[in-house]
Amino acid sequence: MQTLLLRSLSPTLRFARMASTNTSIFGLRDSSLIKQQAFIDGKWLDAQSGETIVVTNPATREVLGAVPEMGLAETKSAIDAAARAFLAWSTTTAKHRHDILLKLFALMNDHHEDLSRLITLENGKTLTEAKTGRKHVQRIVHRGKQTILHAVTRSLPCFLVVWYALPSLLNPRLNPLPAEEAVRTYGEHIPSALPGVRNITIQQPVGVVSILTPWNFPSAMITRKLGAALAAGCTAVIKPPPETPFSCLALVELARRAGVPDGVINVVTTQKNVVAVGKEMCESKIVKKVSFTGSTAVAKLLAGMAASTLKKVSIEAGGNAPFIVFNDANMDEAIAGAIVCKFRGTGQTCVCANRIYVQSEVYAEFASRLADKVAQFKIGNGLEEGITHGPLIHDRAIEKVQAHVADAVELGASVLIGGSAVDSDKGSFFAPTILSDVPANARLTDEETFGPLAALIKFESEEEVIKLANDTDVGLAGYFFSRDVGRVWRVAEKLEVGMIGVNTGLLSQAVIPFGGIKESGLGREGGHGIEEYMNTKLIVMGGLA
Ligand SMILES: O=CCCC(=O)O
Repeated sequence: MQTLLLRSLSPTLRFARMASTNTSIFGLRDSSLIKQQAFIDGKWLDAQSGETIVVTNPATREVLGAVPEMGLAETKSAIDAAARAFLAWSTTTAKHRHDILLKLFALMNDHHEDLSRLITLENGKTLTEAKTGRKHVQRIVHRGKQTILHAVTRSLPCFLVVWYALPSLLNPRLNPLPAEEAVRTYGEHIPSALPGVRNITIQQPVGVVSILTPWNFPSAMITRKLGAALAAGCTAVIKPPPETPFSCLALVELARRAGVPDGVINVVTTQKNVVAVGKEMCESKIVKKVSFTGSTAVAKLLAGMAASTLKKVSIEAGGNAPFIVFNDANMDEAIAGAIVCKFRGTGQTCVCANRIYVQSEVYAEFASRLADKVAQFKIGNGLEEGITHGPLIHDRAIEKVQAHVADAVELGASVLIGGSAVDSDKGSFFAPTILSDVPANARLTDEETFGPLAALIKFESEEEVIKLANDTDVGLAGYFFSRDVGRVWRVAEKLEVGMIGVNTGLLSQAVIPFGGIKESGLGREGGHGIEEYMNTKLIVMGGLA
């Protein structure tokens, strides 16, 4: 009813209506961060058609607001704006861009509460998780570097921005990794094979970049790409997901306040017209790079389109992470690792454990201790105190988890806990679930569940489990727990994935080279991520003899 009412209002009236109720709906301190228009060439705009996309809260099914349903014309205009802006932005100094990123980082920190609240409202994850980008982290790493980094940089999206800006905000003793990516885009001198000749390389920004992001990390997936693009001197057209556009638009508003010039960042919101918009973003000759995070199926389509002009492509696609517990594992660490790895984001991250292989001697203990922990979860609206896990993003996600449970049970698995949707009138909730004795041919062993389903599969030997773990087309992340140093090296080298957690269930940090192999993707983001946004140019200088 509310949805229909919003749709029938003109964009201006709709905006006025929402703005008048923003404080109560969103509870933000700075409600001017709530943008219900797209952003092209420094202007907030409605769609030319006047059509809108309604955005709802998955924890309550309430309408949060609406954003424009843009199409091909607006996408072309955003790409043109980015191309015009590139002329000036690409010639600014790295120091200038670094200073602007630093201002953006400071603004994100100042508005940290509001940005986190927006994530919870549109994505459903708990406020604690929205604030840190992590769930249950304090428990497992509160002694380590990472917690201190969180305290300083507040969240993964903030840290991703500062990673491309200035690390000295972080205590260098605690964060010895080199940062200042914007100002460290060094070239090199290559000793010449010819007399009187010098070989030099320089790094130059690739140009206009298309950025297409998913809903599971409404801010971090944008900063991971946009931070690198801006630092390198590229300009961008972003297509945020229709489920979570408000976090993206709020970040862009902060970037505008930080002094990012008109046209450098453009946002096109779309849902119904996604095919036409995506095609233009990938096929336009003006665009020089596409960066996408999402499903492997869509990644293949986009990469095919980008191939028509041989663009650079970075892809972070689906995973089907194996999580292996050997007999010699530290069981406390393995349980804590499984909780964070499987249930972070209510199981909706591309690096979540999808198949949990447990060696036979410790299988029973692992299963019963994991079930005890999961029984303590409290699912509900992530804004409420005490809630540990939020909803799934929408009902289609619930259907997939349900289908994976039904398939495994039919093949002989048993439900240790959970197993079905709950409170579906209120929101898209699925009970955190553990299945035991899942057969190795269950559908979920071949397909990412993307939900709160821990599937336990028993194995006997190291050889057997490596074979099972690698028996998939994708290879993003993998995890295993063992205290045998020989095994640690053997298994780490043999697992066919881009990232491995050994005795940890949590990999994600701004500084790591994030990415996969096989059908999980191309390129790396975060650490080394800036390289994906730059071209190496060789200059051979003669006549110097
Ligand atoms: O879904 C992608 C995972 C992102 C992360 O863990 O940083």
